[in-house]
This record gives sequence, structure tokens and C-alpha cells, in this order.
Amino acid sequence: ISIEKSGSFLQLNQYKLMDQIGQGSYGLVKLAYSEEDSTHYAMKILSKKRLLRQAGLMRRGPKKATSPLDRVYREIAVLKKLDHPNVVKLVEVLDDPIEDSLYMVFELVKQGEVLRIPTDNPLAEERVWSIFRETLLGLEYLHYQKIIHADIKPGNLLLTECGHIKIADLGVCNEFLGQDAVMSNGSTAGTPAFRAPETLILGQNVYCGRASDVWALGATLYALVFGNVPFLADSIPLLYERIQQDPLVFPKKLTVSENLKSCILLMLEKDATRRITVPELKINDWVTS
Ligand SMILES: COc1ccc(C(=O)/C=C\Nc2cc(OC)c(C(=O)O)cc2Cl)cc1
Repeated sequence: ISIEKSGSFLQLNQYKLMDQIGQGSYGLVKLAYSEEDSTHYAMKILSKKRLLRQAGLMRRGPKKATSPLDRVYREIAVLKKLDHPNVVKLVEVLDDPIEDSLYMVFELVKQGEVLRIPTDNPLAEERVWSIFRETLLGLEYLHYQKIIHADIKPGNLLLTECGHIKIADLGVCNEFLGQDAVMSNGSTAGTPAFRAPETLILGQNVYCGRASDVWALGATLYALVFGNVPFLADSIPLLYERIQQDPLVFPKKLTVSENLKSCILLMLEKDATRRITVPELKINDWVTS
């Protein structure tokens, strides 16, 4: 990669890096402008050292032969093959072997995150209905490609200029697995408030990734319409206790349809074997209303 400073911007090959537009445990996302095609992109910047460190911390049990970076490269290879209107598109990866940074170039989804929570101004049920339907199609596509997103949340749903949804952040935290989408909770944490109960049971570290994605989608649906996550606590252990034990409560102040409440309840079913599945969601009364 050719890296040069042009004025106050870093220039990576044809990309001029501009403002930071996103950040998270993964690293950060910058707006990038390509002079080659006069188009803006979202450039996700990862640190290989940080990835290795995180993998070291998160990996439990026998050390897997593949280095954590192989996992990222394998997932990048998968991302390049993905092509769906409701999944963010990876354009290219700039990876200089001697550089610590790994640059993932994505198509720019102009309006960014669909909703920042907590908020006192959640989205109207009609808006949430179309956002949910598109997210469901994107998730169905990922599951079909044997990809468990493992971090579905409002922050990873990006809104296009025309108000369509693209699911983001498949890059690092998903599990690309063989036949059954079986997860081990050592490797994919996800965001605490959106984690399914079965992923929190210590010791038992095998669960179905598809069902845990549905739970997170349910918590996301709840957050989009009520402005906050379904279970809250001042500490992570208490949060996990509430996710596993507490019955779901809907805020009195906001009126939403009975169909929407039942749909959320079916997705936030604590028993993963009884939880609604993606195919069942596609024919759910609220989703098809
Ligand atoms: C206000 O305007 C804005 C326009 C676009 C953005 C934005 O794009 C943010 C994050 N983007 C991404 C993050 C990802 O992971 C964490 C991945 C991935 O790894 O799949 C892909 C993308 Cl694109 C923000 C503000």
C-alpha cells in the first residue's frame, strides 16, 4: 500500500482518509474519498496487534491451530462473496504485511446508525416495521450463508440515503461454522445487553448461533420502538441475571400494537428451543401486517 500525507489527510492508495464516522471495540471507521471513482467509502481500520490481543483474551479452551488473524482473513474472504441489498458490502481490503493496520473498505451507507440508544425519541412503529423487515431479510441471507452475525444491535443497522437498512459489523465478531451454527461462548461476546440467556450460562458453552441472533434482533426491535434495551442493570453480572431471570416488561407510556408486543415476546423467549425462528418470523402477524 502506498501511504502518504497529503495536507492534513492520510492518503492510502486512491483513498483520501477523512473524518472519523464510527468507532467500537473493533477499532474505528473513517470516511474515505476515492479520487479514482469520485466516490466516498467507509474505511474500517483494524489493528492486527489489538486483534491478536483480543483473541488471546477471549479464546478459552484448547488453543486453535489457526492464528486469530487467519480467522479475520477467512471471514474477509467470506465477506467478499456476500452480496445482498440488506448487508453492507465489503469493497476491498488494504493489508500491508509490514503494517499493523488492516483497512477494510466498505460501500458508504450515508445516514449511519439507524438509532442511537438510549433515546427519548424512539422510532414510530411504522418506521420500525420496515426497518425490521429488511433486517430480517439480511439476517436470513447471512444464516443461509452459514454466518452468525453475533452482534445484532441498533448500532450495527445502517440507514441508506433512501431509508433502507444494511446490516454491518460482520467483519470480526461473527463465527463462520460448519454444518450446524454451533457457537462456543468463548469466542463471540457480542454486546452485553443484546446477549441471549443461553449464551450466559457458565460452563455450558455450546448453543445455537441462529437462535441467539434472533434474541438480539428481538432486543433490537424492542430498543428501536421503546428507546432502550429490554433489560437494564448497573453491573454486567446483574444484567446477565436479569436477562436470564426477569420477565419482559413493556413501558406503559408508549402505546404499540398488540401484534408487535407478541412478536417481541416470541423473540425474547428465554428458552432457545421454544424461541421463534427466522422462517417463522417471516410469516408472523406483525411482520406481515
Ligand atoms: C453519519 O454518517 C455515517 C455514515 C456511515 C457510518 C458508518 O458506516 C459506520 C460504521 N460502518 C461499518 C462498521 C462495521 O463494523 C463495525 C462494518 C463491518 O465490519 O461490517 C462495516 C461498516 Cl460500513 C457512520 C456514520
